[in-house]
Amino acid sequence: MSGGYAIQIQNVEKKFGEHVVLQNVNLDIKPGEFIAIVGKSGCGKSTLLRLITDLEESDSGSIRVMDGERETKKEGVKFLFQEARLLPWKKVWKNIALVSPDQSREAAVKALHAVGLEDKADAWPETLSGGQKQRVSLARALSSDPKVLLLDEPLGALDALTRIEMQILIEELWRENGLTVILVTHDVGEAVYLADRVVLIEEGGITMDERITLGRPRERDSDFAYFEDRILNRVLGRDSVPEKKIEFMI
Ligand SMILES: Nc1ncnc2c1ncn2[C@@H]1O[C@H](COP(=O)(O)OP(=O)(O)OP(=O)(O)O)[C@@H](O)[C@H]1O
Repeated sequence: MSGGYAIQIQNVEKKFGEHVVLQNVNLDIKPGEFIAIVGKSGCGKSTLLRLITDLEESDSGSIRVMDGERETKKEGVKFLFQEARLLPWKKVWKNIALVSPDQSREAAVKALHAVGLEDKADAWPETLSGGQKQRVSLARALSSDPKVLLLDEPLGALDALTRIEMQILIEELWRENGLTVILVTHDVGEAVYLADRVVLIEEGGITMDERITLGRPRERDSDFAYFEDRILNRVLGRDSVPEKKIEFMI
């Protein structure tokens, strides 16, 4: 990557029929950034990710991925969905080999090792837990050495403890692989915990772009409650933080 930006979104508008979902969206994302997108249900978060990988086409504006170096936006960009989307008739390692340029078992097992599941290479997807399926899906995404990872609520269906484990794993993989990550989540706490930057979408546009700057880089402790409250106040339209936090998910 020649260093300018991983993704540059300029004046993007997207309509479904008469319904304007996104308008005048501008966003520059630098290589290696971990950015979270939050906003109420239906505000257009998934649509924005889909536009980035050409799963949808914008009505106007432009989106350039990795300085426009790649022939298609999909190249070098991998998408992780809320559900793991594994093929049930293929063993775990074959699910990974499907998308990997080097389709060997060895390469698949290496990818599984990175998510702590090398012992499941010969398992059938149906025998895995929800968290394990998402790990396989993460291994599959990473096996083709992407530069950009788009995460569309990938942890939304997991129980609380598995979710925390996955958050830690995603952060490790991001750090080790020098990825650019865009995470869509309903969970403002998760956004602040994981991301360097949190973007809020409201009524079709970006209304908040908050850098999470703490004294100690990437060490998240109670300090991040400040950022979480700032973002939640905006989302919920309240002036000050209530003494007892009553709402967490949006
Ligand atoms: N293919 C489509 N055809 C028509 N309308 C669509 C289509 N895809 C999305 N929409 C509409 O666009 C709006 C934004 O959808 P999108 O899935 O991007 O929202 P979201 O913020 O990701 O929501 P959620 O948090 O609930 O997943 C919604 O009103 C949705 O109904």
